[in-house]
Amino acid sequence: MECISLKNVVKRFGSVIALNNLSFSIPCGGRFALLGPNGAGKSTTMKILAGLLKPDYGEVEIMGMKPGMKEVKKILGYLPEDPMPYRILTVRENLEYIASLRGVPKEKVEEMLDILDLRQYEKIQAGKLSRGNQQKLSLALVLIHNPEIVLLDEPLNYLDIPTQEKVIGILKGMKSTFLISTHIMSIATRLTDHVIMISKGTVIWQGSIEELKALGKEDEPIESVVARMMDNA
Ligand SMILES: Nc1ncnc2c1ncn2[C@@H]1O[C@H](COP(=O)(O)OP(=O)(O)OP(=O)(O)O)[C@@H](O)[C@H]1O
Repeated sequence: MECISLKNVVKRFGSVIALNNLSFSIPCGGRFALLGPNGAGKSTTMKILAGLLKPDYGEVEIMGMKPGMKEVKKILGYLPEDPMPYRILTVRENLEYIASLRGVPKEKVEEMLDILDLRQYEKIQAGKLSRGNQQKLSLALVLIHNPEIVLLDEPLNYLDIPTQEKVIGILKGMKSTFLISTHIMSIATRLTDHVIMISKGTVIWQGSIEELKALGKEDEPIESVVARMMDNA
């Protein structure tokens, strides 16, 4: 079964065509990376899937439902490129607020404080946290209800290396369907096994990470393969 599907999606911002007949699908349980050069349309795609933007044309479905529906919100975890928790609430209050909205037990708050090493900041207002700790809290807020569909836009931005490893471990341990937008190939290769590569709002290549590696010459780094594909698009 397909858990994420876009068919012939077009999105314009004035005269800019951000998405130009974009079509792809992700089977339930799939782990996919969304790659593309700057301005390719990755964040726009994520926002459409999260129900924040409406496409001008085309069909978008999440588990057979329209993005933005209440049933979809329940099963979705979306981390935007520039996430911002509630600045005036403390770390704990942010987690308790979202836990209560999501209807998850309070124990989940304790679990998120522990697994992301946030307990030491629990009484600090989110607006006073460092950028990396804000990112950690944002990830905790996105994952607190163990979402079936996880959309992450540059999830490891600002995180120090030990935290990156921790987050990779947490995400790897989840059975959800993943779409992760990133410019960092090691994130794609460690967290996903398939790639959708877009440029100018349309898919230019899709396949497994193994197939992508196989396109390179002997010992060619995967970054070099991807750069060539994007340059030639
Ligand atoms: N709110 C907006 N208003 C006007 N143009 C926009 C808006 N959002 C995106 N665009 C344009 O749509 C195109 C796709 O942008 P998008 O942010 O989706 O790209 P991206 O692949 O996420 O880029 P990056 O890797 O640089 O973050 C770009 O040309 C961008 O300038």
